[in-house]
Amino acid sequence: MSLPGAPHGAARGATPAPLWLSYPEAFSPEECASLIDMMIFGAHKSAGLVNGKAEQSIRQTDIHWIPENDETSWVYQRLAQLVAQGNRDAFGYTLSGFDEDAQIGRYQNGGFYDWHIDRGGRGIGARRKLTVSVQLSDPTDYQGGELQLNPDGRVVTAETAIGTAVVFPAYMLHRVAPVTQGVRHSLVIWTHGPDFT
Ligand SMILES: O=C(O)CCC(=O)C(=O)O
Ligand SMILES: [Fe+2]
Repeated sequence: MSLPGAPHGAARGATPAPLWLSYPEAFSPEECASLIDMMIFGAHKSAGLVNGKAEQSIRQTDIHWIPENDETSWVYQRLAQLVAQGNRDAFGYTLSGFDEDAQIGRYQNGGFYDWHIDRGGRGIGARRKLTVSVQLSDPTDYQGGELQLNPDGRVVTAETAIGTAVVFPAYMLHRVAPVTQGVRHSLVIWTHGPDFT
């Protein structure tokens, strides 16, 4: 995959390295549609949190885990390229790989994910270092549903264009605003590794 151009949408100028990154057209609209199909044809369940406990007051999403197999290996390859690029462009973390499957989330009928971080206190959640979120839906398909980050006390809204991949540290506060109309899908994966030192 060729990643078009320099990352943009990230913090510019004032900081030496961007705190988060945005890669437009990381997935084509056709690829996004086929990912959404995987969710429609696969079983999905209502999503819980890092520790697996369902917390409907924090999150209302349907999720579908994507097991790695012959049909899905292209998804993992693309995500691995994105993580490698992001890590080169901004983070320089020591990463060991994907220890959890990718997931597709569906937000509709007020669905949301309130402010949270993806890094957990223990277990596999404590090994999450980078989050990648890909916008799978066309922004005209829904209202609300913005992915917002709070990298430094100021809230920024991620690009909503279909296929955009946003890469940020798993300790960074972020949320998905309530979807007030239509349906928003996203593809999320975490990259794991040893503790930040
Ligand atoms: O849907 C998104 O863009 C992000 C979802 C999220 O924050 C998560 O799954 O942890
Ligand atoms: Fe998250």
